[in-house]
Amino acid sequence: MRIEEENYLKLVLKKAAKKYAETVQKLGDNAKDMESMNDYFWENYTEFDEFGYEMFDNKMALKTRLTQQEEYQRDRKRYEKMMDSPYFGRVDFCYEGEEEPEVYYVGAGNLTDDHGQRAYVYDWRAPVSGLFYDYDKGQAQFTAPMGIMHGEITRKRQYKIQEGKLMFALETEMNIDDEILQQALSENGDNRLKSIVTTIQKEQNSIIRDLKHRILVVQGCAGSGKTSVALHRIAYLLYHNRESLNAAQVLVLSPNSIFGDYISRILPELGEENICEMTLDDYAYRELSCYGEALDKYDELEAVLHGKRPEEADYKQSREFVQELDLFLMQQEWENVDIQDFQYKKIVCPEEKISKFFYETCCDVPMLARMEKIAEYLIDEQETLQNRDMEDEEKDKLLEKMNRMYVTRDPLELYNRFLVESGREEQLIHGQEIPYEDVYPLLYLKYTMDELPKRRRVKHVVIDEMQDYSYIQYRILQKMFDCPMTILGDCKQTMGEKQTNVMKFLPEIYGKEMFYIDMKKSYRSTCEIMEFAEQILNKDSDTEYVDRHCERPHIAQVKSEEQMAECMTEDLRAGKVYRTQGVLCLTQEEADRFYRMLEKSGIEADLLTKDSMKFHTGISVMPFYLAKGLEFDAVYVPNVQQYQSPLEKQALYINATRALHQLKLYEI
Ligand SMILES: Nc1ncnc2c1ncn2[C@@H]1O[C@H](COP(=O)(O)OP(=O)(O)OP(=O)(O)O)[C@@H](O)[C@H]1O
Repeated sequence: MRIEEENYLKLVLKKAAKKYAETVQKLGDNAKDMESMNDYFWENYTEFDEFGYEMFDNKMALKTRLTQQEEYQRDRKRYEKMMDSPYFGRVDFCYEGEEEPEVYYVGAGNLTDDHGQRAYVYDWRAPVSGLFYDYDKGQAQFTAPMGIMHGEITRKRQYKIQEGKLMFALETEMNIDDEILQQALSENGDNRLKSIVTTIQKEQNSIIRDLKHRILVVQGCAGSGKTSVALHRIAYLLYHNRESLNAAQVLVLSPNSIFGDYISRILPELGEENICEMTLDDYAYRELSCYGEALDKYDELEAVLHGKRPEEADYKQSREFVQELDLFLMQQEWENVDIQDFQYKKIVCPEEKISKFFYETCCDVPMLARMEKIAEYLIDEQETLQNRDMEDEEKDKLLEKMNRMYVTRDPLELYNRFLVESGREEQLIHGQEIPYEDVYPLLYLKYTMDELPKRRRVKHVVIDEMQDYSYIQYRILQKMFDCPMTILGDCKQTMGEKQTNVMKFLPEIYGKEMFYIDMKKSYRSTCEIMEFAEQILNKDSDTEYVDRHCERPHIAQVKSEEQMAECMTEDLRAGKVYRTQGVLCLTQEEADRFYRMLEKSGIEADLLTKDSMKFHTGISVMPFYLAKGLEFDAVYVPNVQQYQSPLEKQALYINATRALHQLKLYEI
């Protein structure tokens, strides 16, 4: 087997090197062509035709070349990687009715001969590559463009190829579990999440390749690979829908900027461009910036952790509160308008006609957009009558007069009216900080009252940490995006007093379009760490672990915080072998304190706050809520005695499950 495999590797490496050289050549030629096109443009542009046709043609030609150049650059990177490690798996598949099996090598990208007749390596996202992830030896099938292909897998192999050398080739009976997975998981982590193409598991593969469901909701225990799966799914969708989907059209809603940085490597590693990433809070602040600054969820969380819980914070995000708001908005259809006979120059429209338009013809249009619709109708009528277009300035004046029939068009004023009418005393004031609990109700009111342009540019949305979004936020997201979504999270990692089960309200919002999957196997941490973490929540758990072990998490007893910092200093020094170590605290204040103490004892660390943008290797100190989604080779948690309330226990669970190989805790 070894010689056969070595020979095939040699052949593939030769082909990859040839492709690489050709691509470098093409890149150079194309660059030269672009240069001469540029020269031609500057030498001749004064003589181009007056209508701009030649100018346009020139620009288009240059744009095409630029796109081609980007493509060549991507290809070059791909072939370069292939010269290092061209594939990682092989399946021999005997099609039904055939005698000899076809051999398929699976790698991070395609490698074909010049005419595309022979494929030396198949991209992991190709239909046939599904066989590698989904089946053991024996009967199998895959969906090809011409239909379902039945047959039998007669052989399956896994490889490790590094710097063009075959490190090992393994004949596997079983699915990709066991040795290679174990080895991948026991490696030290990094400051960026990495690609898992070589060891994608069957249940993960079914999520990555799901094309049937518009709204895919994945509940998965800590470390089950949700974020990894979501990003591989995007790579898969980009590969299969090249014509209709590009990376700029995919949006990831992430919990914070550090997380955005943490996930930024996977897609480029898979040969795709990076996607847009932002937090919903950032979006909301931008939308409400005309009213002033707003507090964010971390401000609110810190207040809760310091025992200063805003009384109605949770209620104002709930279904019941949305119902209150909806009822108020319905009443405003009468109370917020004063419909009268209308006249603008020669255009007249009696009150009854406007009322009929407002309450019958346009009843499906959001309230604040209705007068505009009526104005459009009147303008249309006038233009037909006079057989000429109305000036834009005139149109604006007419609309402005029409809009005067609203009592107010300002969402903040209406929201304040709602607060008063519903017996609440507080009011929001223009220019003053908006409390976090009012940010989304105000945005909901704004989006319900006025027409909201759907973000058609966004064609797929990924929502990570789904449990941290409230009912009202999902209702807003539904109004904002009309595209497929992948929604992932873990109810045990809720940043609130109660665990959020989004399944209590998502079916109501998305109906039959939604499909729910539960991932129960955890890959990140060792069995000892996961068992310890599960005990924190005192709940029956059906989580399965990969059979990987480490020392039992140890709780060191100390007399004071100073002694705790001393102990931690020693542990951090002993943990130098690790690439990432995290000191994970309950609050920012505690993180600041420990950072200072560690600094004093000569430990070099990064202190992360909610405004941090980057996550580095080495030692990081941060509150638990910023560590969400991240992972560290070793985790140290000070003051475990303070984790008592349900929220604090969930915080400790989050901290504990960030650890890959070692978890240490300290208690006074
Ligand atoms: N099939 C796999 N092969 C190798 N590693 C995997 C696999 N699945 C997950 N992992 C690893 O497990 C770790 C956890 O993955 P990921 O962060 O995607 O999980 P998660 O479910 O989003 O975690 P959490 O909810 O706890 O933040 C990562 O290091 C990832 O590389």
